[in-house]
Parts: sequence; C-alpha cells; structure tokens
Amino acid sequence: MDLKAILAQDNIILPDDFFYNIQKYKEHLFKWNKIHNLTGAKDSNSIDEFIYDAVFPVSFLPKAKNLLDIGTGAGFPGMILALALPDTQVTLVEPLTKRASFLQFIKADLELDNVRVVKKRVEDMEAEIFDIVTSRAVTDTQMLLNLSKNFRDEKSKLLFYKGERVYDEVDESIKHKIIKTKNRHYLLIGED
Ligand SMILES: C[S@@+](CC[C@H](N)C(=O)[O-])C[C@H]1O[C@@H](n2cnc3c(N)ncnc32)[C@H](O)[C@@H]1O
Repeated sequence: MDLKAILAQDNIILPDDFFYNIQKYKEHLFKWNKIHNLTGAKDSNSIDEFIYDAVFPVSFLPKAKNLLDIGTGAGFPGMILALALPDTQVTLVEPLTKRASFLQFIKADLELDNVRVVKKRVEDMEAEIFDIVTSRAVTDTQMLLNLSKNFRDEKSKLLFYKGERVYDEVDESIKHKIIKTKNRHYLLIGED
C-alpha cells in the first residue's frame, strides 16, 4: 500500500496539496542526498516510512499557532509537519549548513509561508514561547527538556519521537503520555 492509502486508512486528515508537496520534497531530497549526506533514508520506501513517522502525530496533536522543531536535519519531523499543518507557523532550527540550506531551498521552492529556518544551535536561538516543541533523533529527553526551556511555558506541549527506551527516560514526575505505533513511541509531555 502506498503512503497516501496508509494515511487515509489511519484517518489522518491532511491538506489538499500535501501529497503534491511531498512529491516535490522527495524529488529534491533524492537529488540533494546524492551529493550531500542529508539523511539515512535513501530510497522512496524509506523516505515514505520517515514521512509516515513524522506526520502520524497530526492524529493526536492539539491545534497549535506555532511549533518549534529542534534539529530538523533533512526535514524530519518539522518540515513534514509544516506541510501537514499549513495554519501552524513552524520554526526549524538546524545548525548544519547543508541541511539548513536544503530546508531553506524547500521553503522557497514550495512557497511555504508557514516555515522559518534558523541556522543555529537551539541554545543560540533567542527565547520565544511555542505551543508545541518537537524533536526526533537529536538527544535524550532530559537534554531536550533543558534545550527547550526558553521555548515553552506551562501550556506548551513537547513531542519527542522515541523508541522503546523512552521508559528509561521518563517517570511520573513528568506529566506525559506515550502513543505507540508499530515502530515508534511518541512521547507527549504537558498538561491536558
Ligand atoms: C541524527 S540528526 C536527526 C535529524 C532529524 N531530526 C531526523 O530525525 O532525521 C540530528 C540533527 O540534530 C542537529 N543538532 C544537533 N545538536 C543540535 C542543537 N544543539 N541544536 C539544534 N540542532 C542540533 C544536527 O545538526 C542534526 O542535523
């Protein structure tokens, strides 16, 4: 089954232009990835798996005015969430020049008004409060809590893309939920 069919089966509601934009994103990623090492996902199927993984939380995330993705790399999950949530202003913070340039290129080519690329380490970003802070494959939960402290308040939600070891990283002192799919443990931190 293709990505579109799988997402439809999961009742994930996406904007009309999502798959058109995803197709363009994938074409660019293939080209750039041949020259620069942007992501480990090298073929169409692996990229589709990354896209599914990135976008699945649209099924449970609250409506958000803005979102910060820490360490977006080639676009996961922040760029994919930006394509899925056009009414959310998405900030992608990524210090590596090639990766940040790729993200900036995608923003320009797809004319994404809701995307801002910040080529910095998150520690060097000016403080600002976001409704949602996401991160995948950057560092552990404690470090992400530290790195995000200037970018959240008591109403913000944090969404960290984790594996099974998430249970070693959180306990009841942190108000959280874990949403599981076949290959992922989504850690959602924050009050209801
Ligand atoms: C393993 S890659 C994961 C990229 C992407 N999130 C993904 O899942 O494919 C980790 C990324 O985090 C970025 N990174 C590392 N430390 C960071 C920091 N302090 N602030 C922002 N980004 C950081 C790296 O440059 C790298 O692109």
